[in-house]
Amino acid sequence: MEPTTKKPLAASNIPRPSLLPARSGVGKKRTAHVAQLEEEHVLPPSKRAARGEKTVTAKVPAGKSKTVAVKHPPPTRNVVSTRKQSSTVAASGSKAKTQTLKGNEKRPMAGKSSINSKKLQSCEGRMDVEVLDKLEKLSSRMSKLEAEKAESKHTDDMHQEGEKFHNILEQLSETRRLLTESEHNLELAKMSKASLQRAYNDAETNLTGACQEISTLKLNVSQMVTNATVAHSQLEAMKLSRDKELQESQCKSERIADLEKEIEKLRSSLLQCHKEIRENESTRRKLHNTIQELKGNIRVFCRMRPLLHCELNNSALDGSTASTDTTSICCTSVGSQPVIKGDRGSFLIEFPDKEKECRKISIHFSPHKVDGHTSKRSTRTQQYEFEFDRVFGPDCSQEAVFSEISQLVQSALDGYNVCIFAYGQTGSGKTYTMEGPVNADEHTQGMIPRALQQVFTSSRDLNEKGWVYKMEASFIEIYNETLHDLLCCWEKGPET
Ligand SMILES: Nc1ncnc2c1ncn2[C@@H]1O[C@H](COP(=O)(O)OP(=O)(O)OP(=O)(O)O)[C@@H](O)[C@H]1O
Repeated sequence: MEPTTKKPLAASNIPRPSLLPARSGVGKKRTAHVAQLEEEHVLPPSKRAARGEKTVTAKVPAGKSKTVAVKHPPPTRNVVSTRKQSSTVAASGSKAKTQTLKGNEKRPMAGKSSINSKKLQSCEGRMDVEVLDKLEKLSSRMSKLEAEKAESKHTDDMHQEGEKFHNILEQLSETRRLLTESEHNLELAKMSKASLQRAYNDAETNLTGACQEISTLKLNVSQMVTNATVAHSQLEAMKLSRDKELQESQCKSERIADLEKEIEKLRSSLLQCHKEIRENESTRRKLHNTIQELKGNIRVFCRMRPLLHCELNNSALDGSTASTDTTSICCTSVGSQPVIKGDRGSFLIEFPDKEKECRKISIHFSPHKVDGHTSKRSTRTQQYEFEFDRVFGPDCSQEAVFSEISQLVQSALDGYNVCIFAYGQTGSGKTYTMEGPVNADEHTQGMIPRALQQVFTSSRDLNEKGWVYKMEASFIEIYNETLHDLLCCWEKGPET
């Protein structure tokens, strides 16, 4: 067992307290004794002291060790009392020794032991004296040691207190270091807490926004759910409607199939009809041409225009006359019959077959008798009758005139050459008949626009029947026996 040594200080800068004096030589000596004693005994010295026991090991020459238990009094007892006690102990120890020695030997016979016992008693008396001397020396030495121990006890206590204080200072220094670290950690924790607080505030703001957004989204979702419900109901209704329409469509498909069969039949019959129509058309053309030929390839129509307002005003209203280059005439009417009065007599124009064929015109001329300065109606009337292919009176409309012209237009559409021209004196109504008045409408338009309408309308109808038409037009005027192309450029002047 090593002697007790001081532990080195953890912090060398910590001053040693003044309560810890340097170890004296006595203290070191005592410590060596105590250490030796503690090394020789099993129990620690403090416990043995508490029990009042002290164990001493003595070396014997034979190399054997003998252990003797010694009860010694406290250090304050005097030597006498110590010796008594030691004697008592030695006596008891002698008995114990004797018993121990006898324990290792054979027990002698009872009859032969009287001489031997005397020798033994004398020998034991010498050994007891020696032992007692040794014990007395040991006891005195123990007393000194106890005194030294008592003196060094206070120093040890102070040393222990110093060590405790040193340990406390070390703990305090460690605590300060830990406190500094804790403060540093606290600062870091505060900074972390501040950043966490900012993050928490940001997160809270974001959470508030997210909550608002969630509420908005919830409203939208509810609205969408409502819309979806409505759409679903509409979809269901549409499905029902679709199923119904599918059934109807199926019925219609069947009906369409039947109709297609009928259409196919009708197509074949239509083709047959078209064929018949073309044949009939050819027949009609031939018959129409025959009729036109029978009517005459050259036909002359006579149209008498009504009296103009100026001509009527010159008649019977004021008795005045209208002068011309050749004669002075006065126009009036008898019913619907125009009466033309001139210097030589009066003309009464009649239409004798007006209610039938309208082919005749009759002119009654009554010449005047020249008697001095007065003129009187002649009693002898001259009658002139003319017959045309058709006569149109003053009350005939443009439509009535075109009813005859249209047959010739149809001949032109059938492929025959047709020429229609107007002939008459100035102011007789050629332009009116052929073109119409200046502001013509559908009732008053003349023969040319009506013929063109018939040409294009009939060509469209006949196109559907398989006929193809190619149109060419020219506009020519005959003036003073000279041909003038009215569609030609007039900058070059009229060409012959
Ligand atoms: N059927 C009619 N009904 C009513 N007015 C007519 C009719 N025919 C001709 N007139 C009128 O008579 C006048 C002369 O007619 P128009 O100009 O057609 O004669 P014209 O023969 O063409 O003369 P010109 O040879 O000088 O050109 C015009 O004012 C016209 O409006």
